[in-house]
Amino acid sequence: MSASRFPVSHDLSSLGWDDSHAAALPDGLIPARVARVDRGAAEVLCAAGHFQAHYGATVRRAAAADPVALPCVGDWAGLRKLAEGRFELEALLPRRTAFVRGGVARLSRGGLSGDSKGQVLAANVDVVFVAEPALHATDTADLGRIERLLALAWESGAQPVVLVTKSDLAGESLPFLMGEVAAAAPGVDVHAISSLTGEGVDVVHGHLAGTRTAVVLGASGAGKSTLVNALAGTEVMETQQVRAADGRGRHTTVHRELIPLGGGGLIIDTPGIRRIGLYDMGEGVDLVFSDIEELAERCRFADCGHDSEPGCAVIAAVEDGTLPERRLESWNKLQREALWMASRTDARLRKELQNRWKIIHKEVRKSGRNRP
Ligand SMILES: Nc1nc2c(ncn2[C@@H]2O[C@H](COP(=O)(O)OP(=O)(O)OP(=O)(O)O)[C@@H](O)[C@H]2O)c(=O)[nH]1
Ligand SMILES: [Zn+2]
Repeated sequence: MSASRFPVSHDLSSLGWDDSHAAALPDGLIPARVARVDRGAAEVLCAAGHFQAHYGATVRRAAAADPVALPCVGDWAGLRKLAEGRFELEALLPRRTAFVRGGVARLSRGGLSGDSKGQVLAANVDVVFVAEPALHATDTADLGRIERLLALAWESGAQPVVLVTKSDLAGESLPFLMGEVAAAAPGVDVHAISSLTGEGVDVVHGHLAGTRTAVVLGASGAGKSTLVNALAGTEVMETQQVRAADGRGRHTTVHRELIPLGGGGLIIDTPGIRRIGLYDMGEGVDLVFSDIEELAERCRFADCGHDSEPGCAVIAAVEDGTLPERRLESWNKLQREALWMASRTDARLRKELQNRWKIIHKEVRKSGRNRP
């Protein structure tokens, strides 16, 4: 095995192990956390060190039936040591949270429900940092992007936290901006941070206390790598400046995907998580727009679309200025996207949407014919 940044052995609790994980571990197996996966094998961290473990027959069979059962970074697993000294990954422990791409997975008490065909990008993430720069090129923070990433974060089951990064660039407009961001993220902690001045970095550390595991979501250039380096207290990630300055190669030792941080806690950073867009976030959208959901309870019609229906409490709130119009537009857009994403994986829903389009097209044609 190549040189590793991980120490030779691990205190399991520093990797996030706790009593309820212990209770779920099948007898006779060795507890380990998946740091990275390759085809058919995982790099795992356990009390005895850092190993490669191939998947046992049970894991292979389960994964063939449903890819959600494939081990992924962040998973807790049970290993068996084979006679020849190799390790085999025998069992996955139930996931507390999961980022799933392209499937209709639901977290239930026992872990993920088994009826999905999605791919799990990361498991057992406790905190999702949504990073949005106070200033990005010449634009200020994009509230719509924050809402979109929050929907995804809620959907994973983890706790979202919004970080307005590069706060040093905002100047006097920061308090106003923070107010706007807070209004786009009801029920979510919002912090201004600067990896440059160190402002707010301790608050981020605080969210990781008790060895919690986090992911950082955000657009390219949001400052994710710089933040992870600030949290680790060392250069674990290659940042844009490094990439621009001398191209590839300097930080090639940086390839682990589960990153233990100097001050405690862990970060999961994978290309899949970096590229994650908008998947399966139906319920997540409801949580991001809890203010609209609350207003909607006072609409005259239970199925109000908050468009032009009489007695719509949401429109009324836009009109009296309590709900920003931008937010209603954003809700509309994300609702449509979520429905479309769900329809890609749900044949019945797809059929229903197609039928709806057929009816609309027919009506359009009819009204065209009827025109004098
Ligand atoms: N002024 C200021 N600049 C920052 C701060 N954090 C990051 N930057 C700069 O922003 C640029 C992008 O930072 P990265 O950390 O590489 O951004 P990233 O989100 O990891 O980007 P990708 O790897 O493309 O996803 C770099 O030039 C950083 O030096 C900050 O707190 N303040
Ligand atoms: Zn309404």
